[in-house]
Amino acid sequence: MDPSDQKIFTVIDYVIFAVLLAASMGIGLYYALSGGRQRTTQEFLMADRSMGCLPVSLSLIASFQSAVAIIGVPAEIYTHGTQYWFIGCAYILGLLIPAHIFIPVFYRLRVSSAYQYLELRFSKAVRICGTLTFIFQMVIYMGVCVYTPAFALNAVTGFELWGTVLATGLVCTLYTTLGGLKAVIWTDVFQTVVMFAGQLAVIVVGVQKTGGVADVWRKVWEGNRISGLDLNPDPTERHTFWTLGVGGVFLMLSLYGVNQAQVQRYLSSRTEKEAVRSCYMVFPSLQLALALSCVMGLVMFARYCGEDHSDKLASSSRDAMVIYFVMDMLHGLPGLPGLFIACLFSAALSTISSAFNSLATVTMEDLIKPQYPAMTEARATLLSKVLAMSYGLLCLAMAYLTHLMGDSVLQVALKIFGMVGGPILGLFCLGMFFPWANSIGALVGLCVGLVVAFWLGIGSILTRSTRPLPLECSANVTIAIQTAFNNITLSQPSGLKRFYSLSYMWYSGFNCTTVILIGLIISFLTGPTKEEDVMPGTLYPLLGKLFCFLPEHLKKKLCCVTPLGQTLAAPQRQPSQHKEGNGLAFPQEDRSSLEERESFLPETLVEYETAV
Ligand SMILES: CC(C)(CO)[C@@H](O)C(=O)NCCC(=O)O
Ligand code: NA
Repeated sequence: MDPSDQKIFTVIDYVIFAVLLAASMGIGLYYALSGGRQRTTQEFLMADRSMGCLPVSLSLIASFQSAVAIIGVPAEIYTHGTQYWFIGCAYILGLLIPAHIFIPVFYRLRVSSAYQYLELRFSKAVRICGTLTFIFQMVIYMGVCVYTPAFALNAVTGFELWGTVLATGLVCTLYTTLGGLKAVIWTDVFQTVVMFAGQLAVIVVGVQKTGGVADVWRKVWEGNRISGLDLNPDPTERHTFWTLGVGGVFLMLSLYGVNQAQVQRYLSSRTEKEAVRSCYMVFPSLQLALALSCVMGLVMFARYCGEDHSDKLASSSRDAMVIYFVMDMLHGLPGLPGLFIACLFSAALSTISSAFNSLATVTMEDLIKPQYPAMTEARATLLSKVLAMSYGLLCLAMAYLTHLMGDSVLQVALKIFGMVGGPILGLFCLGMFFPWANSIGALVGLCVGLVVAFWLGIGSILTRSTRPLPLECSANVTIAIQTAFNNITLSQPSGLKRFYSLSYMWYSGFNCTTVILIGLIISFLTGPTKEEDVMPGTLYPLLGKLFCFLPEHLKKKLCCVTPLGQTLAAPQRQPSQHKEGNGLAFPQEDRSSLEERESFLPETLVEYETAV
């Protein structure tokens, strides 16, 4: 049977897929009707700060593990070999640093949005710019997430592509809007399990049909798909140990350290310790997710040994070929195609719901509440729901954009993380690690960082070797732009071309560094902030720890940051003393709940210290 045959999807498969959607809706309804019934923003957006570490950790991996990774990683391994697997090395520092630097700072400040930190450390303007950048990042990323599984389902069942996009968006919007963060986290748990099950099914059946583990291994070995450690230091090399293992750390930091979707989960934990533990628990699950998708790529290679099957598909992309492979393996096994489609949609839904909820949170906490401090709780909650809904509709529009890009979905997603997430990471690092940074420096740094990021990103798209785009109309436009662009760049020194060919895995690190450097230069030009003027608890003595070998007086001069513990525990250092210093009036302006205000009292801070 030809796998593109529509009959591959039997009644059982439809039932399995429907159960996934129904269960997700059910969880949403359950949290809409139980507990506090989502009547406060504390519950809707923060899950009452009552979550345990197991659901939080599963929800943390679900946030950025979407159908993009499930389809994109096997396609990458199939085409280029196992080099990408070395990104697993980046998970070590990429999770240890958030657990021990970012989580303590955010948790002890009791913020409800990561961007609130930016106001505490810098100013309101920096907070708003950070928030807008984040919204931009998540909205375009959501486009890729919604598009990918719909594209897969279309390839397998011939389901109307845009109908599926619409249905996904609606189901997700509904349970997110009904059940709030509790529903989002518990559906994530359920969906993560379905995701692993679907991948495992494909691998087990695939290995069996290709002739067993030994045969698969022989074929991938002979086909040169097992890559050794590539230590080539060239930063333009797409995937090497350095781009993946070191550049990947910055990517992980921008996702697991400062991205609101994750920060919100850390903050919804019962205690700081639980938050740190859940971050640790992400490590094995993320390695498992990576291993499953890499092995799937290898089995796929063993099956086809590099043959091109694009003639049997509507699309020539490797991403489409992964779907072809899965259906080739699973047809004739009723239930399994349905399980795999459920796996793709689980991965996508869990990501989109996190994005909706985090977008609703930042819009509410960072853009609306500060403007309308007198808004009633009922109003605010209703508005949060309307916001979650509107972002849902916006992401449908973004799906169309991905449709036009025609790049590999994995590369598109990782580029978005690097181009927009990198500068945001830089902004937070500038604030936490460099006491001298001031608000003007942060603003200019962020803007320059974004401009350079887009210059680099767009430059790389326009100068890469021409690839056919899926739509003729857009291809014409692109070719026209490209010719114009080549005319310009040809007369430029080859240095610029080299700049454009920087590996996309370095985007996060490079853009983060730009923001820090520009931010520091501008801060020193406009008058660096003194440490005493910075709100206590917003700094982390990174430089002091890095230069711990220096004598005490030199260290003080160079790093001028009191260690985190001392800053937080010192009773004489109250935030109120520092208000004029950086124009902050956090507790009043933010209309935060009483307990949040109390957390700024020194006794509470001492308590936190001793608890850890
Ligand atoms: C975020 C990483 C890099 C962590 O391994 C991985 O999950 C990934 O490649 N994600 C791609 C984006 C996505 O799956 O939506
Ligand atoms: Na996901």
